[in-house]
Amino acid sequence: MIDLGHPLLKLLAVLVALIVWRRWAPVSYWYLLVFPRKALWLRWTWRHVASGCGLTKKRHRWWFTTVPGLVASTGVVRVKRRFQRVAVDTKPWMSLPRPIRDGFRITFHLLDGQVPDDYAKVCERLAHAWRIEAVRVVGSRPGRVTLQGITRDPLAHVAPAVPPAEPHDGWRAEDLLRPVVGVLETGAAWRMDLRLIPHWMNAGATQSGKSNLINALIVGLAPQPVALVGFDLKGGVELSAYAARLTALATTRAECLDLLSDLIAVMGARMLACRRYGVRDIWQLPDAARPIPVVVLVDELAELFLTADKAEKDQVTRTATALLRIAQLGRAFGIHLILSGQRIGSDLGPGVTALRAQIGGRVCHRVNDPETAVMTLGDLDPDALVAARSIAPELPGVAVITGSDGRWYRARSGYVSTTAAEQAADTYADVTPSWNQVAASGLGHELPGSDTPELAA
Ligand SMILES: Nc1ncnc2c1ncn2[C@@H]1O[C@H](COP(=O)(O)OP(=O)(O)OP(=O)(O)O)[C@@H](O)[C@H]1O
Repeated sequence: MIDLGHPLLKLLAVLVALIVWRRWAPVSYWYLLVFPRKALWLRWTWRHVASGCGLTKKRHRWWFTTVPGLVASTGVVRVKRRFQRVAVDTKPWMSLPRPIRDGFRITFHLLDGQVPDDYAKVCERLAHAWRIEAVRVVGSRPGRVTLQGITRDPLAHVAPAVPPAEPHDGWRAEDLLRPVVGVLETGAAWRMDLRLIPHWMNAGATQSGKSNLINALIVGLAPQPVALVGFDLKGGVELSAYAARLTALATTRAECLDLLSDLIAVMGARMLACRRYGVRDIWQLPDAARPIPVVVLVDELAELFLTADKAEKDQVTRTATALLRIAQLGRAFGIHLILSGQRIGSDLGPGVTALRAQIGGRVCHRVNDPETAVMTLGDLDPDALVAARSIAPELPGVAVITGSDGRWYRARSGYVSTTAAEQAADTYADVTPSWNQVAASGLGHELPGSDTPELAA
C-alpha cells in the first residue's frame, strides 16, 4: 500500500500543483483532461504526419529487410531476411506538446538541411493533419523551431479595448509608440510597434474594420506624449470626432498640402538638430532634447491621390512626393505614417507604388478582390494572401498583419466604438501638444557647438 501521508508524496503533490498553477493556469480544466490523449496521439502519428508534410529525411541505417534472393542451384526466387544498410525515413525529434490557452506548443529539432521556414511552409498541412484550426511558427533558435497549434480561434471573441478611466495612468515609458490594439491568433497581444516598424498600411474593404483599428490606435496613443495629426479628405467625418486630441487636422486638399509641407519643415529642423548633436535619429538625443513624436493618421489614402481635373494633378504630385519623403525619412525623425484605404495600389497614380514600398507594417483586413491583398501583402508570403482572402465578413476587425518578428499573423483589433475613442480623446485633451510645441520641441535647448539660436525659433 502507498502511504499517502508520506512527506515525499506530499512534496511531489505540492510541486505538481505549483507547475500546474505556474504553467497551465490559463488552460481550461476540460482541456487538461483531454490533453494527455491528444498529446499521445500527436506523438504516435508524428512519423506519418512528418512524412506526409515532407519534413522527414532519408538516413542510412543498418536494418533487417526482406529481399528477394535467387537460389542459384534451383533457380527459384525466395524472400530472405537480411541485416543490411538501407535508406529509412527519419522524423524530426518532437518535444512533449505543452498545453497553453487555446492550443499547445511543440518544439522540434531541425534535421540537417532544414530551416524554420520549412515548417512555416507546411503549417496549413499540419493543421489539417492534427485536425485543429491553425498552426504557426512562434519561435526558433539554432537547430530548434517551436510551433503553436491553435485549437480554438481566439479571434472569434476579442474583448473590447477599454480606455483608461484615470488620465495619465494609461501608459508606461516602454509602451511609448507601442499601443496594444488587439489580439494575435496565437493569443498574444497585438502591439503595433511604431518604434520597430515606423509606418503602417491599413487596407480593407468597406466595413472590414479599418476605422475600428484607427479608434483602437487613438485609445492606445491618446495618453502618451505624442502628437496625433489627421488627414481626412472625407470632409473630416471620420477624424473630426477626435479633434480634442489631434494637434492638426486637414480636411481639404489645400489644408493637406499645407500640413504636409509643415511636417516636412519639422522633419528638416529635426534633421539639423540630430546633425548638431552628431546622432543619427531622435532616439539617440538626450531625453530633454528629444522632440515630440508625431503619428500621422491618413483616412482613405485614395482621396489624397484622386484627381478630378488637370488643375489638381500638380497638387496630387506634390502630396505624393511629400508623403514619400516622410515615409523615407520619418522613422529617424519621429514622424510615423498610418495610411488607411480600401485600395492602395498603382492604379491610384504615380508615387503610390514607391510609397507602398517604404511602408513596412501591413494590415490587410477583408478585401473584395485578390489584387488588393496582393498589393498589401504580396511581398510577404503567398500563405498570407490565402489567409487574407479567407477572412469572413462576419468577423470585422480580423486582419492579416506583419508581426514584430517579421512573420505574418492573423489578428483582430479590440472593438472600440467611435464614442469610446471620442471619450479617450476628450479625456486626454490636455496632453495634446500644440503645433508650435511640436515644431519647437527638442530644438529650444542650447545645442552643443551651436552659437546660432535659429533652431530655437
Ligand atoms: N474588431 C472588431 N470587433 C468587433 N466588431 C468590429 C470590429 N471592427 C469593426 N467592427 C464592426 O464592423 C463595423 C465596421 O467597421 P469599420 O467602420 O471600422 O469599417 P471600415 O473598414 O472603416 O468601413 P468604411 O470603409 O465603410 O468606413 C463597425 O461598426 C463595428 O461594428
